[in-house]
This record gives sequence, structure tokens and C-alpha cells, in this order.
Amino acid sequence: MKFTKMHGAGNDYVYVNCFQETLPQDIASLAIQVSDRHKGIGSDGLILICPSETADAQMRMFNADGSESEMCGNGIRCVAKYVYDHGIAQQDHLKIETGAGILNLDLELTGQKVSQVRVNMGKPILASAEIPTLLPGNPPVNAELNLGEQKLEVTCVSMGNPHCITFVEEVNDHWVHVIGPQVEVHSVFPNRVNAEFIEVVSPAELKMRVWERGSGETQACGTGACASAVAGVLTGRSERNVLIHLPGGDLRLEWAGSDEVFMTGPAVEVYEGIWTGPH
Ligand SMILES: N[C@H](CCC[C@H](N)C(=O)O)C(=O)O
Repeated sequence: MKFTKMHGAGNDYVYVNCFQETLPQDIASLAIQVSDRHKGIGSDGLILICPSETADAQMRMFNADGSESEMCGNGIRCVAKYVYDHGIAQQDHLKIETGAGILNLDLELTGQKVSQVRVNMGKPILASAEIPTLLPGNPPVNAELNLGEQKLEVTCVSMGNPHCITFVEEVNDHWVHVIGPQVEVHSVFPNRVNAEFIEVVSPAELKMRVWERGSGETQACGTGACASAVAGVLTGRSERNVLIHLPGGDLRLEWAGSDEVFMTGPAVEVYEGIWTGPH
């Protein structure tokens, strides 16, 4: 199976062109195997670039534990780069079908290749089946999440996939590695959740680390950055246009007057290879 390794702000996935490749039946197992950083290719998950009847391509995204997510913000920028650079569609405006609907993307070229992508990520959802209201009468903004000894004040936003955002004084390993896994599997999130921890640098700048549902800490999360930008506005902490610093790079977020969230960031291809495993 031919694959391409790509990343967006350090959030790295194995990409397979399903216009050409045939996959095994059990995609969840394949995702677990290729993602393994010691016994596989090594990635935060597996992303399939598939034909679509309604858009230029369809994206399917699997976490490192094999679970499928509705959306991936860093992934969709890389899918757009792949679709353009590899000649599947060559307009500088693309439509990609996702589990969160069809999204519109604008490509920025350096030479003949895509270097940055601006994505209309659609409207945030403040309460949904994936993010039930945390407690009766408790809205998803500044809600109380009970972790036993500790109570967190969180804001829950879905970008098609669910996010739980906590604003903290200092984003450190304790938040990400100790609190993150507890938030991910908290019983108020029946489908689990991605957990973001945000430090406000200024109203125009946030620092973020993420514990992702199904993949653990990653260097960046596009949908998480969108959800965090929305949470910053809803809680009066940040402006509608913010730069978010992540361990793997920066993302620009705008929550426009139209209520849609626009995300701009890099997309990088690293190498191509042939998956022959596992043996
Ligand atoms: N890293 C991805 C999100 C993956 C989300 C996934 N972990 C989930 O289960 O929803 C992003 O850039 O948006």
C-alpha cells in the first residue's frame, strides 16, 4: 500500500490515496498498526483521501487507537494539499467532504505547490449529541466538570467533533498528561472528547496544548484550535481574530461575523513510502 506522510503544524498522519489504493476491510486495525511509532510508520493516525460524489474528495480520519473521528482540521489542510499537488483537482478553491459536511478551502501556493490553506470550518455547535449539556441547567460555557477531588470550569464546543476547553494559568504537563486523559473519558462525554488547555497570552494570542481523543497528546489540533478560539470569545477572554501557538506551530483563527470559523495554517508533505507490514 502506497502512503504519504504529511503534517500540519506537527500533527502528523499517514495519508492514503484511495482513488488508487485498495484498503483492507479492517481500517481500524490498519490505523493502529501504521500509527505505532516503534513498530509502524509512526503518526497521530490514518487519513484516507477518497473519491466523493459531491466534492473534490472525501476525507476519512482515524485516530491512533483506530477510532474514527468526524473531522480533522490539520488533516483537511493536508488533504487539500495532496489533492492539488498530486493533480486530483487543480483549482485553488476546493470542496472536501467530511463527517462534519462539505467544507470549502482556499489554497495558497509557493511555486507550484500548496504551502498554506485557509479553511471555512463551518459554524461551531455549542450543544449537540456529542456534547450533552454537562449538568441539567448548566450551559456548555463555563460549565462545571467534576473530576472527583478537582472541579474544572470548562467550555464545550463541537466543530463536528467534540472539544472540552479549560483555560489555565500555565499550560503544563500536569494539565495535559494527568487531567487530559480524565477529561477524555469523563462520563458526561458518552463519545469521549478532545481536551484542550489554553493559556491566554493576550486577547489576540493564545497558547494551547491538547490531549486528543484516541491519540493522546499531539503537537497541534486544528478543530481544537477552532473550538478554543470560540471558547475564548464566549468567555470574554479573547478577540474574534487570534493567533494560537501550539507545540508544533501556529494557527490563525477567525470567528467571522457570519458565525463561521476560518482556520489558516501550513500543510507539509514529508515523504512517500510503501507499507508492507505488519509481519
Ligand atoms: N488533530 C485533529 C483532530 C483530531 C480529532 C480526533 N482526535 C477526534 O477524535 O475527534 C485536528 O487537527 O483537528
